[in-house]
Amino acid sequence: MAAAPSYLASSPLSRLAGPRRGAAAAAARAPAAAPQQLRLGCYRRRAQRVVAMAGSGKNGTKDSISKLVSELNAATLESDVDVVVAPPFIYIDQVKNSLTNRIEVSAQNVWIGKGGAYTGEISAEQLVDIGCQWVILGHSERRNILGEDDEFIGKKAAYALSQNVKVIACIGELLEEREAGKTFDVCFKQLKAYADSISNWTDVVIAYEPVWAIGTGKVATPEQAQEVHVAVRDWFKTNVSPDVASSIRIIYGGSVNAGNCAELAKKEDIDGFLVGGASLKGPDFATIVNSVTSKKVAA
Ligand SMILES: O=C(CO)COP(=O)(O)O
Repeated sequence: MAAAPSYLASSPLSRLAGPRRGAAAAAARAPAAAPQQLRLGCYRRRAQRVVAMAGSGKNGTKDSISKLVSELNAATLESDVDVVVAPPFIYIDQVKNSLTNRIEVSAQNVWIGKGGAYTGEISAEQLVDIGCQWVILGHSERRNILGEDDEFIGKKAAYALSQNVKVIACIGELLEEREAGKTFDVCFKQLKAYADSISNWTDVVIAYEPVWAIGTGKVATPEQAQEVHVAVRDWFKTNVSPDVASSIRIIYGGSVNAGNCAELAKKEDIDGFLVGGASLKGPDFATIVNSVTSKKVAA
């Protein structure tokens, strides 16, 4: 098993797992006491022509999570949409014990290898033990605030998959990278690092999240998102296999809300969403989930 990279092991941040909105701004602020936020997820089961979704929410507390779980339990969710919620580690048990089985549960991070003496870390084995089926990896906040690099993230993904934990693998460019015309280069480099470690893509969902759109209210246009999703699919065709290219789910994240989800969901290669702020309200999250149903996409 790979050891923790020195930059992570020696950093006080290695004990934090606290993503905040707006990676660049948060990086400048030193995320000393950043609490984890509740995240939800969704994606389309592409092979079956169905849709699933992912979303997230604001800082969780026992009370706010209890309210959100009640709203989700009461929501009518299209049956062809797989729905995943990703609470902070410390609330996973509460969510597992109160949320309908209709919705699966994800962690926001996991240790890179087999569990051991890595104080503050949570292993894939522990996620399995607690019934957590998914993990989000490579989120821009973990890359840009916590300093996780492509290789480290790819290895985490491979180990989680080896333990039957499904992976939402995030990619996405910074604003300056987009402005410099490097969007595809950045995304392809991040994809290659996943591909260097992953051999079976069945349980992987790719989440394209342009960093400039996360928590900013500045959503990518459907055309901007679709352009990258198509490029990602082409990348898989060339570098992995045509089968994986056509079956892998590619979801979009970054300021998705109940008002803009329908237009995004119409795009052929947008298979669902990774939602942050808008998933704080159960009814809004349900609207986003139901926007990616194959019935509406087909309409
Ligand atoms: O980072 C995100 C989901 O993980 C996206 O957050 P927002 O939907 O708040 O932009």
